[in-house]
Amino acid sequence: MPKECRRKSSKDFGLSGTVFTEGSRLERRAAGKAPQICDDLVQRAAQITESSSARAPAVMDSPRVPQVTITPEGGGSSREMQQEDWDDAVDGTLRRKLSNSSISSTGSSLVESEDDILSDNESKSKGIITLEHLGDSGESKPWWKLKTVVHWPFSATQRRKLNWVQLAGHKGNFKAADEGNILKKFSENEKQCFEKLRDDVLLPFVPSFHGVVEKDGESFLHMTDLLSNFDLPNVMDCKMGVRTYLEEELVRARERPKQREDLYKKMVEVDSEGPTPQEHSQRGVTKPRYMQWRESMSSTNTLGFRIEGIKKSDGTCRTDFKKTRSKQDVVQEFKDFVGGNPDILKSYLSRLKEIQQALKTSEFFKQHEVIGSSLLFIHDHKSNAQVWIIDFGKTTVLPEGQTLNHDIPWQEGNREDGYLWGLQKLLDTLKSVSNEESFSSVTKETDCQ
Ligand SMILES: Nc1ncnc2c1ncn2[C@@H]1O[C@H](COP(=O)(O)OP(=O)(O)OP(=O)(O)O)[C@@H](O)[C@H]1O
Ligand SMILES: O=P(O)(O)O[C@@H]1[C@H](O)[C@H](O)[C@@H](OP(=O)(O)O)[C@H](OP(=O)(O)O)[C@H]1O
Repeated sequence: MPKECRRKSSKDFGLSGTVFTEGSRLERRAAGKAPQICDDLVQRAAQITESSSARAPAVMDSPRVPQVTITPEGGGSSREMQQEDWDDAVDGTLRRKLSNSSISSTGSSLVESEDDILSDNESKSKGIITLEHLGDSGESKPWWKLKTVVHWPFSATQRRKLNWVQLAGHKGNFKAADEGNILKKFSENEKQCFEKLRDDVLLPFVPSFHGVVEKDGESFLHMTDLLSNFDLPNVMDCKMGVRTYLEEELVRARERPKQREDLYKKMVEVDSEGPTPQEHSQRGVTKPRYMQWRESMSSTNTLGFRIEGIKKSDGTCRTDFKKTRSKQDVVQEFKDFVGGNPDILKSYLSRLKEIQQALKTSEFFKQHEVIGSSLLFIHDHKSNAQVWIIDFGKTTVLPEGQTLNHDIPWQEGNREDGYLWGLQKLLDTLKSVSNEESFSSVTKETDCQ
């Protein structure tokens, strides 16, 4: 989600943190975007580093996800997810462990968020929606302009109301555009990503970007509607990575802790025992605390991706995957999604392998922390099947010269996102679906419409 749309700016906040395990990270961050708090960080980091045992570079096969304690005083400590937690995560007791652990989250955004005053239902848009055009006045004169090309003569006959599927993200973020395209609320960050992707090997896997358009002072990213060539598409959104929030969000939470009632309510809705007693009494949780809880409840921490939503060709739409965590459950959802069609599964597998290959050679990918990005799976009854990389609202460039592996554990400060690790798990999941004996005997999917 482009924060710039909803918040004043997330770019105004520098990367910082309290947990450092290597001097080089510390230097890098000290030289980074938040010089005003560097001295403090250096001191705190030194204390923490002294007291913590050295952490050897690890591979993602023994997953360790640091769980970060945020206190109103601005102090912080981290607790890494251990093998026993990992096992627990799989058998379902991680939530209890986390609740009992030192995680107390008490901080969030520095600035007031528009969403803070909206209920979940008001702020989220998940499912089948009708996309409206901007300022659809019926006049034939141009109603928007491309910043670079000046005027776009978008005639009334080209305007259409679009029945569309938005499986994640915030309400009102998308508008209908000309045939085959959509508009997404402007994010400087996402725009820059799209521009850089023009010269990258990932280009064939992201929606085509046609520039920025403006209307009444509001800007939008004009891009290809990935659903437009499909007939009654089945769509699945999988959010990638082992972490779904930016390191800077942790920093914000420490600097100006903000208890959010909307997030508390969302947590209670899924699990009344989710919040700690303190969180219950204040009826609020911080954003990172909520995001970490979401990650641990779903398959984000354990598989490096999670299902956000599924819309099927029969018109049904589900976004109730907050507790879909085990590989078995995820396999079942995929199995149901592809409807027993081996051709679709094969196409998905081959496209995912292409994406994996491209990611491994992509300069863009090396140089960016990819947070909150999704893979969008789309297929229809004609066995057309595609996978696309979407949502670069929280994909942030690293300092010059720094690169990421994307498949080693995250420790605060290293900015690793676990994207490639998750992608491998996603591939394994799909392979499991195709290997299941029952699957091969299922006949081709028949859509319900
Ligand atoms: N180019 C596209 N073509 C078709 N559908 C799209 C496209 N981009 C996004 N969507 C749909 O909109 C949903 C939300 O997209 P996206 O993740 O980009 O929005 P967001 O508001 O940034 O989300 P979040 O707040 O979760 O980061 C996706 O799940 C998908 O259903
Ligand atoms: O999926 P849920 O449970 O509804 O939770 C939301 C989801 O994690 C979004 O990714 C996040 O937006 P960002 O990715 O843009 O941070 C949003 O934060 P927000 O409420 O601050 O917008 C969360 O509320």
